[in-house]
Amino acid sequence: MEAISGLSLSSSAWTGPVADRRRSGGSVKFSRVRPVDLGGLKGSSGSNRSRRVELNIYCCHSRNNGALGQQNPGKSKDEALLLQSKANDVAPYLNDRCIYLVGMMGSGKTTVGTILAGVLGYSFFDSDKLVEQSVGVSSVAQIFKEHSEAFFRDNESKVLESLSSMHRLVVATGGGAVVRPINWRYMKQGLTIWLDVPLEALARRIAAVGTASRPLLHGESGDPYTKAFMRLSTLAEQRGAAYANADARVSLEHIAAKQGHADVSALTPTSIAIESLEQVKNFSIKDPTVRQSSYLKG
Ligand SMILES: Nc1ncnc2c1ncn2[C@@H]1O[C@H](COP(=O)(O)OP(=O)(O)OP(=O)(O)O)[C@@H](O)[C@H]1O
Ligand SMILES: O=C(O)C1=C[C@@H](O)[C@@H](O)[C@H](O)C1
Repeated sequence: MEAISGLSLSSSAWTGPVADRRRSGGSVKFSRVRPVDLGGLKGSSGSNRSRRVELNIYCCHSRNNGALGQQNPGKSKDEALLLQSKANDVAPYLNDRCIYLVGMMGSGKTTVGTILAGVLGYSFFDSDKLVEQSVGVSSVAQIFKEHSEAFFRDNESKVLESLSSMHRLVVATGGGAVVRPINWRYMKQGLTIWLDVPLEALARRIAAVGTASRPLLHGESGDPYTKAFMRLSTLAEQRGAAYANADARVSLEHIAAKQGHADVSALTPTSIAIESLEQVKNFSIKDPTVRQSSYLKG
């Protein structure tokens, strides 16, 4: 007999309607109950019994992007207005579909995702955090250590499958979610955006915060920047083609060139969010039948 799993998410960042939403206390809950194979997920209590996996994620994001306004308030205000106007423009094309951000670790999926969620009135979720919660382990690094990468990937797929039936979410996916074809089947229920960031910029960002939370960067020797750069280069080589399956590509180098900057570090997260919306619109205009990608046909 198949086990029954319910995915229940609650978010303090709730800003708009989602299928099956329910209000509960101060937070908003939405849940789905449908048959999936729970494998090794927490909550299992025997193969023939109904089991429920609870995922409670509290995410917070501000409608007024904190990255704005600190250096150049005038420019920030213009950017914020442009962002909102782009969001209003793109919303009909999205038609409540979820947005999945894909990209290497450190590419800004969380940073840009929270901005997009705020401006679209969507809720934001981080799939790594949902996996941590479903497994009942406090960090991805710990899951890799106590179980294995394969165990993490299996649970990541289950989380993405559960999310695939929902609406009005922005999801920051794990950096490696793109490697499993089945995950694309789930993510293509919504719209996928690849944040394409030069490796040097990724390595700089990661070196600044350390690699402790990123198990795939453990084990290299050298200074933090070089360690991150070397490992990221290998991963990028392995995954380049997989990221390119995304419906929309947001190249930071391209935005920097358009804005006349020599370095992508000059770009604000808001300007990246604006370009993301622009690319979503371009994609939707060119190919409104989102689910007909060549990847899915294969
Ligand atoms: N446009 C940007 N400019 C400078 N720093 C940024 C930018 N976007 C994100 N960062 C910084 O880079 C780091 C990684 O960002 P973020 O957590 O958003 O990436 P991510 O893709 O969600 O990472 P992961 O996949 O590892 O969870 C953070 O320290 C964040 O502040
Ligand atoms: O790039 C990757 O493979 C990963 C990125 C993180 O988001 C986590 O999903 C995990 O550390 C693996």
